[in-house]
Amino acid sequence: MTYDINKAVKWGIAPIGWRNDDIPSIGKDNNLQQLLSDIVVAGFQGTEVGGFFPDSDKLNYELKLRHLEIAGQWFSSFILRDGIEKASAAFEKHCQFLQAVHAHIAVVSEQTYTIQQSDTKNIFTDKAYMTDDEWDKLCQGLNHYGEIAAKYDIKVAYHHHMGTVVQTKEETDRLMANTDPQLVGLLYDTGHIAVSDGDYMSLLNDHIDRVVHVHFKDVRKDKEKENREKGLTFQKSFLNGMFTVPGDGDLDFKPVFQTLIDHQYKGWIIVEAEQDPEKANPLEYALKAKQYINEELLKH
Ligand SMILES: O=C1C[C@@H](O)[C@H](O)[C@@H](O)C1=O
Ligand SMILES: [Co+2]
Repeated sequence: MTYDINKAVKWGIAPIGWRNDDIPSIGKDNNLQQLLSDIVVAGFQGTEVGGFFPDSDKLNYELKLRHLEIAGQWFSSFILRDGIEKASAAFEKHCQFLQAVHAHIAVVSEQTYTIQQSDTKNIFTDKAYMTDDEWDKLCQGLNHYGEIAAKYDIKVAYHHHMGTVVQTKEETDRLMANTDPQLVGLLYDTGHIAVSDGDYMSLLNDHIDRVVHVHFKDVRKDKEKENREKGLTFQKSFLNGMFTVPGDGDLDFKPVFQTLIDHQYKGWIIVEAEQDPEKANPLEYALKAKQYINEELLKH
């Protein structure tokens, strides 16, 4: 069968430019209706679930009015802190909500030891590392998540993330090597791997067959450098403008997109650019992202 990009790839934008789950005070005046209508105006097909979203019935109602879909939702996993059984019970509830909103991707990030919400830790130097036993436990727990998710027609998309125990390419390689490809997929986030390792193509090239979900996050290199020199936290880094929408920063999305389509990627690509909505009008940036996608990625 020939690969039809317009059928294979769905484009979404995350609520994170409007409201940020890590800092609930910012953008608090942007409500669900406003967010979803902005997403339609900007020409996207869907979004991910934000922490301020309502129950599934209310959400489905608002989505249907606008012909929008939910791609998936972030899950803060605590396999190391809580053990596999307790963490899996919380994950199963998460899958039930995803099923109720017709979504097929669970974005999983192990949050035990994370410094991403810390007010003091330097995001560039202070992350934690796992012991060999913790690695085994995490991988075993993630495989179990994969079995649970499959019952709900959902895929586990593991999110490598700054400040967490799975941040670097080396750590993501180890996670991929020690989890079952049938049960655990990879969420490839351009911004997180670029800030972590600089090189953002190797992770994609090495694990393209595991990629089940994609976040397009651009990086302003001058801001990254400034934040690194100041030793800022994760939150201060993005409030200082480290991330932006694709096409507005310094990453080249053309080889990323080409690699995805060369491998016939099928699934969502979500624009995800946390910024301070007071400084970066969310609709303006959503429109900017879509224009870049249409003119620079889809036309070539
Ligand atoms: O996928 C993501 C979800 C957010 O909560 C997170 O902090 C952000 O950086 C991200 O990539
Ligand atoms: Co992301």
